[in-house]
Amino acid sequence: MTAVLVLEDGRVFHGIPYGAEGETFGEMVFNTGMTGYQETLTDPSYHRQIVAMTAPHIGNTGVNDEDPESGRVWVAGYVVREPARVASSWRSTRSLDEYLRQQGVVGIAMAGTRALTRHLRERGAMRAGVFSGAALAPVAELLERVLGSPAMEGADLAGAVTTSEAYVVPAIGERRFTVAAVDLGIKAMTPHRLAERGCEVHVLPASVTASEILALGPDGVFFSNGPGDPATADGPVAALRGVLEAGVPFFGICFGNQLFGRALGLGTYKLRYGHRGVNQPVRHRHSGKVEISAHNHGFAVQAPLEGTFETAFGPAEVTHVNLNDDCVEGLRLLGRPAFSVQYHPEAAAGPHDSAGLFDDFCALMEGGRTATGTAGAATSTEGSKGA
Ligand SMILES: NC(=O)CC[C@H](N)C(=O)O
Repeated sequence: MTAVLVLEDGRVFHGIPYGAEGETFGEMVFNTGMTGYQETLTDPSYHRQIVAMTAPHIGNTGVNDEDPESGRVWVAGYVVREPARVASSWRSTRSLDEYLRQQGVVGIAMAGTRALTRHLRERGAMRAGVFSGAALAPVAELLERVLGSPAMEGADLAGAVTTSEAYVVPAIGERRFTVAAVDLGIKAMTPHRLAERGCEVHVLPASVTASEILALGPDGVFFSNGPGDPATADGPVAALRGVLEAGVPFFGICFGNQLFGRALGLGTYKLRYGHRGVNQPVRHRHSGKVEISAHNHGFAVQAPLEGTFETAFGPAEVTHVNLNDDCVEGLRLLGRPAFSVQYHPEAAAGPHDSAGLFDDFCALMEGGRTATGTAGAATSTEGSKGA
């Protein structure tokens, strides 16, 4: 039994099938997390990406019913070095191999995940295909199929992953705030983190307009993570501008940070190979504090790292910077209660250093009630307070 991974630049890796057999296409990326493969597989932001895990053993703890971030596996394909032969966890209900087969996810187990990662670091993320079983053919033919598949740049994918109907995640304990959360590919842990803080979360489809959001009378608005190229998401950016004009407190994560950047008039660009893992160091500019954080992004916002800059909503600044490559990891408006981060304070999977950002959002909503518009703008300057 063989499986083949073909990259668009002609590099080929051989291995054995893992999960379903067949063929699949997507952007080839790597994830450096030593833990959290279930959260990775079910994160809608990985839609149309083939994910290689740099951790050499995958599947050790099997698959449980508690950790998924959505109702299905979203990765387009899965590349591992050595699948665990035994799933060992009291929570496990089935093996990862079985789960991937059930979900129809084509994967490959191969010795070369390290060589693949080094290749992507040098050449950048690129299109790829995984082939096994009846899909096998001469490599030249497989390469043709890869070259015929769509690229990630210019891909508008929020519509493919968003909820079709609005739904409510009730507050845990006493209800303190109503949050309108725009689902651009939302991970289940995010509304949960808000609910834990007394937020009733109204999760809304990606096509929602500003007036529909504001009609709910929310205390705050949240824009989620999600797949695809932020440069294509004109509809959600227009909705966000309407929210910012109304002065309602705003918080965005990942894709939400990129759309906040766009709403402020900034551009976005594609990183060479992106950040995907649970160990990325992010520095808060004013306090100098470093958070170790979970990441999954291939695009970033272009903004001045020093000082402030003018926007249609007043002055703004970069709040957080990545220590590995100096890319923008957080933004905020100075005169309005609105901020966002490029990384994942919901920490599924990942360290909890940034959990305080949800408290910062709650503080903005608290302030937003007493002095509409500009209230609370100063509360978020110290960065997250830690879990
Ligand atoms: N996790 C996310 O929200 C990813 C955002 C965007 N699709 C990117 O790759 O940068």
